[in-house]
Formats: sequence, structure tokens, C-alpha cells
Amino acid sequence: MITLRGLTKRFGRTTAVDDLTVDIAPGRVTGFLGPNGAGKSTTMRMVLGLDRPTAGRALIDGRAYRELRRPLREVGALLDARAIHPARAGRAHLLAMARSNGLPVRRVDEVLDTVGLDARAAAKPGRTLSLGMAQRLGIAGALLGDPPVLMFDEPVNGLDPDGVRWVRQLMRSLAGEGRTVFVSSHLMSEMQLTADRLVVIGRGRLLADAPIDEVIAGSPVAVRVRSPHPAGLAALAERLTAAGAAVDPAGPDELTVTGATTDRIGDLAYELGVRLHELSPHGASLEQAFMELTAGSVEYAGTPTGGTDR
Ligand SMILES: Nc1ncnc2c1ncn2[C@@H]1O[C@H](COP(=O)(O)OP(=O)(O)OP(=O)(O)O)[C@@H](O)[C@H]1O
Repeated sequence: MITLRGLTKRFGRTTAVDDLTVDIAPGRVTGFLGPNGAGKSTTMRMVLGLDRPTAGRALIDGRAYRELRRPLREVGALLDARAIHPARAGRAHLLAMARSNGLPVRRVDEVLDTVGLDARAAAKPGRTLSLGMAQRLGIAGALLGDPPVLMFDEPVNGLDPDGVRWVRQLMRSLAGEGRTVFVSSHLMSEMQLTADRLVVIGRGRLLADAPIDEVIAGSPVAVRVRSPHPAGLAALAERLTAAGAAVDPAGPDELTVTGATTDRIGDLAYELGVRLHELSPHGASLEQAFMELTAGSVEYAGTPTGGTDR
């Protein structure tokens, strides 16, 4: 269990983490989401005692990181896969970690095997590892002490589709063994497949802490409407807006409508004599739910290019 209580971190005038109170429970994968700069890495760093909270506490099974006698046996983490010695071989890196935590050498070979790094790959110096290999090595380091609590910051960065699927299965099986698995990712589709529960933050503040289905269900179903007649479509858009629906012109021959059922839209189109080529409901995705949740807390918002005002 990871317990955050009023956790706050300020860097000068920036509040990176703002009064976060959350329990991250064992036996499931908890996804940690937020726009760039939301405070995810800072939160994880505070759990690991790498950043000191300005206020509040971050506890691992009830204790602060600095109180853990053999930390690798209590919590394993992958924060930055590139944070390995450039000249040291992967296996030597893990051996040093094992020695300093009183872990047997055989654990090093076990975890290398688990993450699929063979003897040749494990003998390469850190600077020659691809990002994908460095991620696997970082995951091996997290697993080394067989800890009940695991944290991964963007673990699928740099992995190919097979690697992504492997990480997903690993996270699920670690949670299946009753461990606490806390994982950040900006790949929503991946999170939708991996996580049971989500903690969403924006500008350091808690925006959601709920089962993934609930987060997605909070977002309305959208209906795609296509017609070969732009003028008719514009008239339909006007009627729908007047009826209180939200209408987004997705293209010259297409609308995305929320707040009206397919029946209602079909009836209105019929009344207006607008021929439709498509009228289809689209279940909300995590991506859509995320965009809505975090709309007010994006630090660096891009502007659409080449488009007209919508
Ligand atoms: N050492 C530091 N000194 C000053 N500001 C910092 C420091 N570390 C983080 N910040 C700031 O704190 C905020 C949160 O950053 P953090 O890296 O925790 O966010 P994040 O959610 O992990 O972002 P990303 O998804 O981009 O990795 C940002 O505004 C960042 O600029």
C-alpha cells in the first residue's frame, strides 16, 4: 500500500504537488495520469525519498522510505531508465544493487531472465543500451528485491509492441500476486488495457481517484453524423445546438454530437430532409475522459494548426 497524505511539494513559486491524499492499494494496477508537468514524477520521487515534501507525507506500508531497513525488499521502482552508469554493464549494475541490499546473486540472474535480457545484453555497458533495453534493465532492478510495492514511471517508453504487451502482462501478474502496482503512462490506450484504477492529477492536484470504468463512464457518448450535403449538415447542426446538444464539426461532411441520442438526431435529419451516410454512437474512451478531466489544468496547450475557429 502506498499512502499519500496532504502531500505537497513546492519548487520556489511552482507548486508541483498540491495537497495530494490518496491510497494506492495492493492487488491491482493503479494508473497515474496527468498532463506534462502535472507532478507525477515529483510524487513518485517523494515516495522514494528522493524529494523532500514541503508538507504532508508519503508512506510505503505505513513507513517513510528513510525508515525502511532494506528498501529494495519493500519497494521497487523504475523512474528513469537512463539513470545507469554509462560504463557499467547491466549485470554489474544489478549486482551492486543486490549487494547493497543483502540480496543473493541468483536474484540478479532470475530478474534478468524475467525481463528477457540474455547474457550478451546484460554484459553491455549502460551507454550502449537501446532505450528499450534500458527500460528492461530498470524493470529488472525494480523486481530485484521481490518487493510488495512497485512503481513505474512511463515503463513502456521506447518499447516495441511486443515489449509493450510484455510490460502490460507483467504489471497485471504482479498485481495478481497481491502487490501494489503504481504506474504512470501518457499512453491512454495502454492504460485502458492495463490499469484497474486511476489516479488523475493536474497541476499537482487530485482530479480523479476511481475505477477506470467509472472515469470513462463520466464522459458522454459521442455520435458521429456524416452526410454528403454540407448545407443540410449545417442546418442539422443548428437545430441540434438549439436543442441543447454540443456539436463539433469534425470535417466538411461530418459532425460529432454529444448530448443527443442517435434516435433524436435521426428524427431531426428526417424532418429537415438531410440524407445521412452515417449515424453511429461511439463509446467514450479513456483519452476523451482524460481530456475532459484535465482541460483546465494543461500547462502547455498546443493550438490546432491550419484549421479555422471551431
Ligand atoms: N527540481 C525541480 N526544480 C524546479 N521545478 C521542478 C523540479 N522538478 C519538477 N519541477 C516542476 O514541477 C512540476 C511537476 O513536474 P513533474 O516532472 O513532477 O511532472 P510530471 O507529471 O512527471 O510531468 P511529465 O509527464 O512531463 O514527466 C513542473 O512544473 C516542473 O517544471
